[in-house]
Amino acid sequence: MAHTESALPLKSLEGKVAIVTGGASGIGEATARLFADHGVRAVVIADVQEKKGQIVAKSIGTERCSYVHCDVSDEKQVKAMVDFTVEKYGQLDIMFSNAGIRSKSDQTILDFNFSEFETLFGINVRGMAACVKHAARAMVEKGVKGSIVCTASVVATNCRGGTDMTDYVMSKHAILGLVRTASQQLGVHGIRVNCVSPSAIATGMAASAGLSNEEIQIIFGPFTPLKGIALSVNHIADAVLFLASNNSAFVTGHDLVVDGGFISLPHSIITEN
Ligand SMILES: NC(=O)c1ccc[n+]([C@@H]2O[C@H](COP(=O)([O-])OP(=O)(O)OC[C@H]3O[C@@H](n4cnc5c(N)ncnc54)[C@H](O)[C@@H]3O)[C@@H](O)[C@H]2O)c1
Repeated sequence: MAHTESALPLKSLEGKVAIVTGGASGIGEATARLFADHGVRAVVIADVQEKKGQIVAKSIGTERCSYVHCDVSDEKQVKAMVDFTVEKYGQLDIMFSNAGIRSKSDQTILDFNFSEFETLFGINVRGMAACVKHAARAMVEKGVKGSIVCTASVVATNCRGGTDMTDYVMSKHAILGLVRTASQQLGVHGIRVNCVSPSAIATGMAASAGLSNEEIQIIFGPFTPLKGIALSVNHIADAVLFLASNNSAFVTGHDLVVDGGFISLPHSIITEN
């Protein structure tokens, strides 16, 4: 399934080695496929969904795509996955730290469940930080001026919180801090660190919230100034490709918002539905 609409030249990642966490589904899967379309030498899918990850790796082609079972909340597994990549493919040029989960319940502050908060932060924050840390170490060690991209969200950039999902909103704010701080520290090594912030898209995550693509359009459409187009995972993949490639050679510490001009998240509307 080639994503042919991308505006960037088809060889923009030629020779590069990439890791995509959460690459078995949704935004990660679309990005891994787009990386492959754009000439990546190798892409490693790091995910906990064994079957789906294997299927994606096989369909991209096992000669240049591997699936590695990796729970990003476990730093040892993240280090092992990065080590595997460097050992198998020689170096690491691109880390797309994207794996994440949504809140398990409403998580309003009055009924805040700290066990759920810890699980979510373990993946969305600690996991992303571990991926940035070990990718950066591998790049520094090999003298690679690489690109690290994280997935944040419009809940961190374009709204002032919400009526629910407190832990998820907090976690995405933390990613902005991670990206800004890491970009300051890693610039000396020529390593760039950026993030993308999507608004709502129908992925596995949205499905777990019981939302179909049509329902997302009905809920978010009125709050999205840009009309005549619906956000898809391919739009996010295009933004990640730009940040991963040399087309963004002087861009670091940036949050690339992909939301059609979205102004505010209608959390209360989601809760009511
Ligand atoms: N879908 C949206 O509306 C939306 C909006 C803004 C931001 N995001 C962010 O996009 C990212 C990708 O989500 P998506 O929408 O593609 O959802 P998705 O559920 O389709 O994909 C997430 C992937 O992460 C993997 N994953 C979950 N826990 C993991 C762990 N501990 N270790 C490794 N992999 C793990 C899942 O197996 C899955 O393949 C997330 O960080 C999410 O917060 C999504």
